[in-house]
Amino acid sequence: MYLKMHLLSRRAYSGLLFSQGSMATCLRRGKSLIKPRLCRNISLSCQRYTVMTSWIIERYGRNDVLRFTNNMMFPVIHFPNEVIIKVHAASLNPIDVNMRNGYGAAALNMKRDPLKLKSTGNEFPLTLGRDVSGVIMECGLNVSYFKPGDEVWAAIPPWKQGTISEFVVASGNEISHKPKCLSHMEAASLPYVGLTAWSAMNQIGGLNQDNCSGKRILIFGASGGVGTFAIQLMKAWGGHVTAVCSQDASTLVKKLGADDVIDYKSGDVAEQLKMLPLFDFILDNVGGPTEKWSPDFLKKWSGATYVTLVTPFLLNVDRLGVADGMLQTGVTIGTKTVKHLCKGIHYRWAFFTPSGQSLDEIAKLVESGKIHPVVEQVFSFSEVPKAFLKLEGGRARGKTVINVINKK
Ligand SMILES: NC(=O)C1=CN([C@@H]2O[C@H](COP(=O)(O)OP(=O)(O)OC[C@H]3O[C@@H](n4cnc5c(N)ncnc54)[C@H](OP(=O)(O)O)[C@@H]3O)[C@@H](O)[C@H]2O)C=CC1
Repeated sequence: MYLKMHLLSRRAYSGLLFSQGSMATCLRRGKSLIKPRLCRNISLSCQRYTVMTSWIIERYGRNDVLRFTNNMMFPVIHFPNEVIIKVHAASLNPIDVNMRNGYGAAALNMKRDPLKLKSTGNEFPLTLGRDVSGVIMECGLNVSYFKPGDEVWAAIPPWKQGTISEFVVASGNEISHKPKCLSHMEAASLPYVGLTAWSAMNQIGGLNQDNCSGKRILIFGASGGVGTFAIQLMKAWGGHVTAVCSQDASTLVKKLGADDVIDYKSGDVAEQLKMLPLFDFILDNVGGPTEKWSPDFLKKWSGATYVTLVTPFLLNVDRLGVADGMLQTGVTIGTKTVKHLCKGIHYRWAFFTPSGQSLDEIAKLVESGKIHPVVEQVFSFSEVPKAFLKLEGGRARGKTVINVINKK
């Protein structure tokens, strides 16, 4: 009813015929037809806060750079399409460990607030953590699709302040209503890996629920955060999934729906794959040597696609600077694409893409029981450094979650 009223009033205002979906998108993105005001008063719910608790870094390095503070500045809504979320749970991804080490700093600084960078001379203090499940405290003036008190989930892009914090700011187009069937701890395990798999398989790979039935999908790194989500997504869309993982993860990936499992530690994976028919799609969450030989297991000249998540883009910019790094990246992707095209297959890179709309689609799959969260371990807020160490140790079996609401 709430949404419908808004839709009707906005429709009448614009005089244009929008579909419900596109209108909802429009509202999400803050493309309001009503003249936007750029700032708003903070409501009573947020008024009592000036500082908050957070885990921050003030320099890059190993785990001892992580610092707990009670004095992090309370976040402010800068744009009318933003919301402030009270974080109940966050989760960690390999990018958090990498960012702690300084990975991607040059490229990410290009996207960070130039005024803040200028005033402090650097990007610190930085809060890590990309996933959030929590409750909206405050909405910018152009946010009509959400209201204070809504339970939402999101993955915040890495150039913004992260979620291992009491509160976080997100754009309206980055958030989505949390599936009611999930607790905050469960919900926080899905957005970043879900949106990454969605970007790789749907937006880049072109797979969807209408064309996936019977397609043969090969997933490397199937036991990790992205892999456990990707298996379930492909099964939900009717694909046939071959999962490559360690032997001890075999039960987990089978339970998630994998049809065939290949243990990469017990012998040559290529030899094992030769026993199986060729594939229509490969999702490579491992990279390195796998990229060299695995595309040979795709069907030729049939639109089959290899998509990797392990790309040198941010490293190139860190190493070579913005201009040369981007040039080098362009040359690399161009050369590889052409080389593979000559062999009759598509070669692509994929990146995490923040999107509330895609999260809405993922929420539907969760609500219908087709996708389940895979939470390996939950750490309390005081145990954040331990959680980072766990992630650094590798061997993920799903996701590492931080209980932010319980400050013990
Ligand atoms: N481009 C982008 O925007 C994004 C890139 N990524 C990248 O994608 C990769 C996967 O991310 P994520 O799933 O979150 O990472 P995780 O750490 O959650 O999972 C990685 C998994 O791969 C397994 N693994 C390691 N080596 C191999 C191998 N040779 N063959 C098969 N499985 C292997 C690990 O288990 P075990 O070692 O026990 O086998 C682990 O389960 C990471 O490199 C990450 O940086 C992720 C998100 C976004």
